Amino acid sequence: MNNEIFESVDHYIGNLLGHEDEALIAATRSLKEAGMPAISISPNQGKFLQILALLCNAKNILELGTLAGYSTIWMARALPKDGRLITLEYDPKHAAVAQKNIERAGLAEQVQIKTGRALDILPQLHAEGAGPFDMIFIDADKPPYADYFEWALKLSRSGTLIVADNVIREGKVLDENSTEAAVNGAQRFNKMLGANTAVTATILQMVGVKEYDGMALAIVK
Ligand SMILES: C[S@@+](CC[C@H](N)C(=O)[O-])C[C@H]1O[C@@H](n2cnc3c(N)ncnc32)[C@H](O)[C@@H]1O
Ligand SMILES: [Mg+2]
Repeated sequence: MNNEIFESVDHYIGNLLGHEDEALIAATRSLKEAGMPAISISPNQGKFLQILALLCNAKNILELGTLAGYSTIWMARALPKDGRLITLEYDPKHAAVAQKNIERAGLAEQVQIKTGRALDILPQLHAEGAGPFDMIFIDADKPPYADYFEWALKLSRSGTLIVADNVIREGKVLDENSTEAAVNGAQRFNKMLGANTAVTATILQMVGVKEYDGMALAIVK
């Protein structure tokens, strides 16, 4: 097995089931145009998140890490008309690009981007009584993932689905001697998840057009 077959099969699945319309294609294009990193989720991962949002009848979604709004669009499309998605983004340039993409997708009414450090905004959301959210997607900077999860729990109810992206990092999480901050963040998160009695959780390994990685899924008890 090599990555070529995983990429080809990912395209095969995408052609059948992960169709991207003009708004999603434009969101990906906007990354290059604005000189932003190509680190969005893949189309099939977007469809996966959309299905998860539909499965939990999400009316209220929270996302950490907007980038250009690509994952935001996939998830917001699962919302009913009166549903809401709040997405947190540290970089004002990313937030501005995402705002345009969200408007182009016709989702400006449902999606609100909050600009700033997630660890500053999460306590504000909690103080405002913004939750509980039905689904929370964690995909911002990796070192504080375990702290993001603690805030996600505070903003949850029994049955909330918490998803965390990039927790396998090409298998580097196996390396106890790793000094990569993102790997260490994922290791700390995964260990915490394994010991967390407030949730029922697992991690799915993922292959495809992106580098080998994984998503953690946790349901709050
Ligand atoms: C992997 S990208 C998000 C990709 C997006 N979820 C998608 O799949 O389309 C991570 C984003 O988190 C943002 N970010 C980094 N540190 C952050 C922080 N402390 N608080 C909020 N956002 C942060 C980055 O600027 C970047 O836009
Ligand atoms: Mg990611």
